[in-house]
Amino acid sequence: MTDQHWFAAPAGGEPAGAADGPTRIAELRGVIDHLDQRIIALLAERTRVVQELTAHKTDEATVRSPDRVRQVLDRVSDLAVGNGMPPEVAVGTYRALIDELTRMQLDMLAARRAAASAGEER
Ligand SMILES: C=C(O[C@@H]1C=C(C(=O)O)C=C[C@H]1O)C(=O)O
Repeated sequence: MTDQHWFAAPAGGEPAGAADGPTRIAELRGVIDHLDQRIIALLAERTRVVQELTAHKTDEATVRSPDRVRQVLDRVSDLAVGNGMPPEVAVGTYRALIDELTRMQLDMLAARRAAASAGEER
């Protein structure tokens, strides 16, 4: 990576020394808890869209769609840079997310196939 530094103090933050270390840590953990609440709500929404999209997939290759995965990861990397965040953190997070969502999609596909073949046997 370049000498770009991602960890500069955000502008407008608490002046140094305004709260002691433990107090500030507790405050910032509260901020993180609130952000996690919003992040999970958005991830739940994203997951629902993936589930709806999966209903239209009929094979494993379409579930995996590696070209689309690359496109999403490239886009997320660019968005991270644009938002002043280390792109490795965003890409690593999305890799894990997409791995899990791919597993979820494969399970959905298998369940649909099992239900279809059980229906055929009747
Ligand atoms: C959602 C899709 O399927 C999978 C999940 C993706 C994601 O979470 O962004 C991307 C590619 C696929 O592995 C898709 O095909 O767009």
